[in-house]
Amino acid sequence: MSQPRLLLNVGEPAGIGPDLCVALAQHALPPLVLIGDIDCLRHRALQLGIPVALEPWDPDMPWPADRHVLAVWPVPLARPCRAGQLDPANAPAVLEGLERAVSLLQAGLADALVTGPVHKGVINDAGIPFSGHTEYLAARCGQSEVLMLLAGRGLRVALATTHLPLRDVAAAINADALERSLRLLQQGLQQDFGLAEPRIRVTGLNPHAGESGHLGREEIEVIAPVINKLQSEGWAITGPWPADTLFTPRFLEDTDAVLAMYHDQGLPVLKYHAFGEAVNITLGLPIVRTSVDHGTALELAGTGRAEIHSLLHAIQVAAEIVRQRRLNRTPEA
Ligand SMILES: NC(=O)C1=CN([C@@H]2O[C@H](COP(=O)(O)OP(=O)(O)OC[C@H]3O[C@@H](n4cnc5c(N)ncnc54)[C@H](O)[C@@H]3O)[C@@H](O)[C@H]2O)C=CC1
Ligand SMILES: NCC(=O)COP(=O)(O)O
Repeated sequence: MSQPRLLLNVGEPAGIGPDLCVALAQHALPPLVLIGDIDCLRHRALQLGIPVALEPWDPDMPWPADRHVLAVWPVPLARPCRAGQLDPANAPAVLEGLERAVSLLQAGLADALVTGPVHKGVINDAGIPFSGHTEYLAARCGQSEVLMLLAGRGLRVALATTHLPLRDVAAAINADALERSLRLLQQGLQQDFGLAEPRIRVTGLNPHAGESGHLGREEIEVIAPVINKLQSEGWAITGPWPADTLFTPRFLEDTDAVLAMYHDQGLPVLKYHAFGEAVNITLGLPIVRTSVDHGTALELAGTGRAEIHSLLHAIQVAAEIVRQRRLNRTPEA
């Protein structure tokens, strides 16, 4: 089976994305293609004292084969980048990198996209509405529903809602959306992680999962009926559990994935458990996309103190998912 062809969008140029990308040269990885500004990458490598050969690549060339050279599909920045200093003028280039990656994946000329961190605020400051890769890629791929899943050190946490102000979360939790999220989770765990009958636990929305309706009724009116329906289809799914109970070792030891209701219900636990080693995976896209578990860490850019493990895992998981999907497609003998 041929090596998965991976694209890596460098992300926000003022952040640690370029630092981590040039540091990849020091790791034994299958050849991949970086998408970003080649001068920015060269400058950051010099700043960090990392000896790396960076060579321009474009889709008319053969897939790179030399793991000692980093191939870069150049997307020039509008203005020279300085580590740690955001510049809205450079935001369009970050999205241009994503755009090119998706086009190449859709044309079947690459197998997976790994994304470096972007700075959501500076993209918005540039006048471009953007709440996250997850929503951007869903829209770009014409998917109305996708699911954010973060996985690290044996814990997998998916989110029923993603980048939403807290005041809007309760209204966004409805039975149809929840059922679709759970079906994406089940399908992703089966197809991409090879778990035939994944054991899923679902959190409640309110403290103590609503305390029998005294602290909110979403559990009774929305979440439990969806879980009951899926149980009746034979799923290994339980809930709604109080989130502070569910995220304890005894409950997690027989759980393959948790569906949390919102970003800061699920991700602080995941990050406390595995920050720096976890991977963000978008389920429900027609393309494979993984990402780091961290943001742009502007204060670390150009210092040499950015940890690379999450990016290495994101690359590894992307390659594993590509292989798993190829196996799924292989007809049985
Ligand atoms: N996948 C993505 O594109 C993501 C982007 N972001 C964006 O990043 C920006 C900054 O977000 P923050 O909340 O400050 O989170 P952050 O992850 O950038 O930083 C949080 C803390 O972790 C440290 N840190 C982060 N990555 C590290 C690494 N690789 N090695 C060592 N230390 C590291 C930082 O120095 C900081 O102390 C925001 O605009 C946010 O939207 C945040 C998460 C994911
Ligand atoms: N906290 C994770 C996160 O916000 C990542 O978002 P996305 O850019 O992958 O959609």
